[in-house]
Amino acid sequence: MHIYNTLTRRKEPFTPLEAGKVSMYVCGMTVYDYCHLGHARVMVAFDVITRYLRERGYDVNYVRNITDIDDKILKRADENGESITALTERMIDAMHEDEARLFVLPPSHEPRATGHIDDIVAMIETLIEKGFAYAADNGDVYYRVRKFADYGKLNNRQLDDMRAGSRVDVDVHKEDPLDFVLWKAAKPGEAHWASPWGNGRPGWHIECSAMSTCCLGDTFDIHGGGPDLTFPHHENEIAQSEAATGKTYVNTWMHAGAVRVNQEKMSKSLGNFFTIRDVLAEHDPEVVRFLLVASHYRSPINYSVDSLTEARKSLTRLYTALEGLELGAANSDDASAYRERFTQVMDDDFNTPEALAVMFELAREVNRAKQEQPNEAAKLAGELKQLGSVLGLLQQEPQTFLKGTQQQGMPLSESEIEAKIAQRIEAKANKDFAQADAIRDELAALGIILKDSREGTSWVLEAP
Ligand SMILES: Nc1ncnc2c1ncn2[C@@H]1O[C@H](COP(=O)(O)OP(=O)(O)OP(=O)(O)O)[C@@H](O)[C@H]1O
Ligand SMILES: [Zn+2]
Repeated sequence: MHIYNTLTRRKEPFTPLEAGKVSMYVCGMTVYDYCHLGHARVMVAFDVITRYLRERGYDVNYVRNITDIDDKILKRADENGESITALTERMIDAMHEDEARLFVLPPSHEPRATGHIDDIVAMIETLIEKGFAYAADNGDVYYRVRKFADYGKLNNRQLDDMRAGSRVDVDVHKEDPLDFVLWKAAKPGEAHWASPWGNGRPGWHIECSAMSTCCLGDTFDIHGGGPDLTFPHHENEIAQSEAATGKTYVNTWMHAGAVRVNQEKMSKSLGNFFTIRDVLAEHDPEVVRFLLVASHYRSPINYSVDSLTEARKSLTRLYTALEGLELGAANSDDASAYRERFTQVMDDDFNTPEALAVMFELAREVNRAKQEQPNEAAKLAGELKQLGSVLGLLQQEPQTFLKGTQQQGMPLSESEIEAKIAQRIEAKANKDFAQADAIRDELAALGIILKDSREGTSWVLEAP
């Protein structure tokens, strides 16, 4: 198996530290708002990776943290007039609901920053003892970036370029503008924990170093996250952990590609985001998942309603192949050839678009066999469904999916159509034929065709 490693910038053979086991940490959500499709991408990408590693026989310990204390959380709780815990609990519940609807399996562990303050404080103390951190006179603690010789290795950057090129904050309390905060002193009235440096709260980067080490040990196999985390977040995690332990922090760094809207990263700060729940109010969750799985995890995805329509068509083709068959045990020779190719492409850095291409070929084969060899068709379809489960797809009853998306494709709900028909009947009764025709034309323009008969008026959707 080969995985692309952001650190070495190439695909490498994957060998876990301990045979048969994989330890993986992924940076999770800062829980101050509902998750959007960018977050869904990270959830789904690492869900597929976990499912596939398990399929390959690995015992995967998948840890994804929750950042439940942060400036954005304090600000939002204050604006809403609710407590920090009320806000974060609400958003964590919503995140779990969204994930379940997208067929994302829960991670093995979901540590929360507020549950690991002791570990965070202990790691900061170690960094101070080793000379990699210092307490400033305002109660903040900073990491001394220049002291860590490897700083920049993940992003292939030199310290002096960073200084010239980026807007690093000039802060009178820092020895060097490049230094970043490990512990923030609390302002009066702010949420805080006691520490050797006074009341305060942890910085974001140290949370991940402390929680990953605590759950997975000093060195672990895979560290993942979204595209924007390589710098500075993951660079800082490396600096903190390797300085504290003196060991390699992570062997393989994996980063998912961005979800974009009109070529810009979908983000809360830009305001160009679609929450998962809003999208799922109008689209089948499996269609949304299909859209995310259909691109390689490292490629960017441009989100649009058209891309969802395409995803719905593709998924409909797969479900149509499964429809009407008693799925057999997948042990035919023909089926195993497909499984082999599926494994080959997934072994190559989790190439899901190629894996889906294999599944589409298999679906065509099922359709060909349906008429003449129903038993063979059932076996092949059984294999198709099993391959689908590795990607978290095709686990609904075909009928349920096919019926559901038909209705989702409808421009009006059934009751809205019935209401229009009632208005038209009333117009006719009043001899207002122009109005009656206008209603009929209005529906026809939406692809809803009315049929008048002696029994009354019925409607059908125009064939696509
Ligand atoms: N548009 C996106 N595409 C892919 N991944 C994203 C996108 N936006 C956020 N992520 C990822 O989601 C995870 C959770 O991030 P976090 O909760 O910190 O969101 P965020 O970066 O504050 O979101 P935003 O960018 O909307 O402000 C991170 O791994 C982050 O990289
Ligand atoms: Zn992190």
